[in-house]
Amino acid sequence: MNDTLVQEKARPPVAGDDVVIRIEHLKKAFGDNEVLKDISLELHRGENIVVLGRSGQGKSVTIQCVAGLLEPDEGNLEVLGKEVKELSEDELKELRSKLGFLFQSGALYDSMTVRENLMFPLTRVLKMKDEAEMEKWVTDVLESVGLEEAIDKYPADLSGGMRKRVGLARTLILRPEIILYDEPTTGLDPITSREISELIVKLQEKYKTSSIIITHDMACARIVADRIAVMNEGAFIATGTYDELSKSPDELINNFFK
Ligand SMILES: Nc1ncnc2c1ncn2[C@@H]1O[C@H](COP(=O)(O)OP(=O)(O)OP(=O)(O)O)[C@@H](O)[C@H]1O
Repeated sequence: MNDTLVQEKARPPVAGDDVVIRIEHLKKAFGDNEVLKDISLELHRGENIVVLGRSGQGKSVTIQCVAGLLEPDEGNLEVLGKEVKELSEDELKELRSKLGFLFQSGALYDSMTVRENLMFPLTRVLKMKDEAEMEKWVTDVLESVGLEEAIDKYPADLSGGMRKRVGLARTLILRPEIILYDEPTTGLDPITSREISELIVKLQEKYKTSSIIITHDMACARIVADRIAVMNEGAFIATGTYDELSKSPDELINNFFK
């Protein structure tokens, strides 16, 4: 195993005003459960932000708001330069097509082969019809995730790590500008988990995507994060690089790095 691969990402955060997601003072409650109290965050083009936080703090709710799956109660949410609450249904649909999601529950269709699982979004979302063109997109994306040989297999015949790779391929095949990951390495052994984390970085570089990644896996955070944002009780309490936050004197923050 190459040791340089497990070191903290060396690339600096992307500077400048090229913000692809701007979250300002977002609030979201479910009944009297105030989950998001005051969420503000900026994701820059080409950047990977990892969101850390104990269970139940509102991490998933935050990215579900960004994904348009939940509607915030208050605050501003700008994605790719568009204020989400001002968009019509059609504009929202158009914007969502530029976002990719890799949720924990993003299971593959068991009754379909890998090829069919990957063709499905092409026909359904992109309305593609040309079989030869679709086959090319499928083989290209499988090559990117290192799984060309699995094209005719069913999900049940694949390991957990391979299924994650196919899930990633399915997200990437729609060529999103932004990818939202909810615990991409959950359920994987440490070695496979590291392979998936390294793949996330490789794919981000290849496809020039920007990402928000929720994870409890600190090894993953170390590999993928340009910046880490720590969430506690519905607000971000700190942002910084892995290195900066691991030296934080604040026990709440420091505890994640022990
Ligand atoms: N659709 C919903 N309806 C009602 N309550 C919800 C809904 N989604 C989330 N919640 C509540 O919001 C709170 C935050 O949940 P969320 O899933 O965002 O936490 P999290 O920080 O992602 O936790 P974990 O690390 O365990 O995934 C929880 O109290 C949860 O019960």
